[in-house]
Amino acid sequence: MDPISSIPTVTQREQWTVEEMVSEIYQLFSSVPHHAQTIMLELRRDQHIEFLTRGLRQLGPSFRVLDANRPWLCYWILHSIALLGESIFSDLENNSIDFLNRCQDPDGGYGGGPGQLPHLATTYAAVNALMTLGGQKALSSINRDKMRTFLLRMKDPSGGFRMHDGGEMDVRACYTAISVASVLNILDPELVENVGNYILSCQTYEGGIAGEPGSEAHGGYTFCGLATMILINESQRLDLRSLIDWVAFRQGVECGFQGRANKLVDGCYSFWQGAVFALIQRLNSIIVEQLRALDVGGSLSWRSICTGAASNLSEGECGSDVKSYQTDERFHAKQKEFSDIGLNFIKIPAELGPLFHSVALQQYILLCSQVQDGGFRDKPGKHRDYYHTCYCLSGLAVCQYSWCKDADSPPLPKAVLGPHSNLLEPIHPLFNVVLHRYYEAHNFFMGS
Ligand SMILES: CC(C)=CCC/C(C)=C/CC/C(C)=C/COP(=O)(O)OP(=O)(O)O
Ligand SMILES: [Zn+2]
Repeated sequence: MDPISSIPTVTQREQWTVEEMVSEIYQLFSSVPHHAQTIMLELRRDQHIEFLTRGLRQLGPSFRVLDANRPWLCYWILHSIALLGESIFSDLENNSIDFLNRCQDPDGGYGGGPGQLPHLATTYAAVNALMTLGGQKALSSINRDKMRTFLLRMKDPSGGFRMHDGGEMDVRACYTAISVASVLNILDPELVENVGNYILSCQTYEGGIAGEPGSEAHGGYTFCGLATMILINESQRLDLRSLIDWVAFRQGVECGFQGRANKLVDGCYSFWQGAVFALIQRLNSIIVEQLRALDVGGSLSWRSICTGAASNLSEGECGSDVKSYQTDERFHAKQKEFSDIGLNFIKIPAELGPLFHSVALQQYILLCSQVQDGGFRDKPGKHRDYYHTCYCLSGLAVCQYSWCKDADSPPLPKAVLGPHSNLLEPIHPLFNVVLHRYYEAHNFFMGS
């Protein structure tokens, strides 16, 4: 008999608030004996794999649901399987590579399906999916020269990127473009020009980062903005103190994260907000420097320090005069520096512990977001889907490794909630791919 069926389930009611649902789940949890608690906290590996594999098989030619999102579905499913430490059958692997290749535009980038216009979001998803598959066939299928042309075409003179030809410009577009360029080793000063200025203009008075200037700070964009700034070596230009303040207050009494102030918690923010902490943990030296500058500045705000005495922080360093020095040694030196940022970043020891309650977040993911039949959801009462499965598992991995100083070392048992079999593969928090596949892609593209 499946042991989970011996656990009492939460009674269904007509009108539930999230707080009521979650508090009922926690009450139920605390009222059962220890062995039953362990069962409730177990990661339902077999059920997740079954749900994920079924989804991958359905992505065949007859699949029409979310037709403009198929590279995303590939990435969400393949990354979830990789996080669980499983591999897929070679027919599914070959089909996925062939399918993604058919989404590749002859002029660079990937569309939402074969023959569709290339889009930065599906380009990021396709590249991450191929990185997650790994191996010569998957990695060499990406046309890097054409990709660079596509990324430059999406670039706006203001520094931002557009999601597609004539499309919207936002922080997501900057992140997807810069992330792809970084892993493919095609990031250069021309792509980076003014990106930092654009992201900086999206950091709000609250401390988090908005999708575009003047909008509200949000976890999804805060992750994208911070990761972009790190990848272009300009994270020191953000006000990290207020960013940390903002993100630290996003963990709710339900133990999960909300995406923005006064909104409900949602399992997917376990990654978008959780990974912001994973990035911050490796920015210790910059944070210390910023705090010292604030201390010296007395009542001065970070922005006034940034635009005044501390303006030697790399503002405009790679911004101005890019074209005139493209043939110059400095251009190539900068290009070389960009290619190492992702790798160097993950090698920095995490001097800071996690600045959120990592065990409480695991509790929310396992008890409230996990669906017993496989897959994860936003919150109790919602349906499971592949997006939430990917980002709940990614957030769970962030939590489990959040006390590891060294990204490659296994976590202490007390950092992993539930049985130790819950342990997932570690990820690279700048790209959200499993770490060993990132290393493989980095080596592959360094040599090309
Ligand atoms: C790489 C990539 C494509 C990143 C995307 C990042 C991301 C998740 C952005 C969030 C977008 C957004 C404003 C959602 C709000 O939705 P809502 O109002 O339904 O949700 P809320 O109530 O939780 O804010
Ligand atoms: Zn969500």
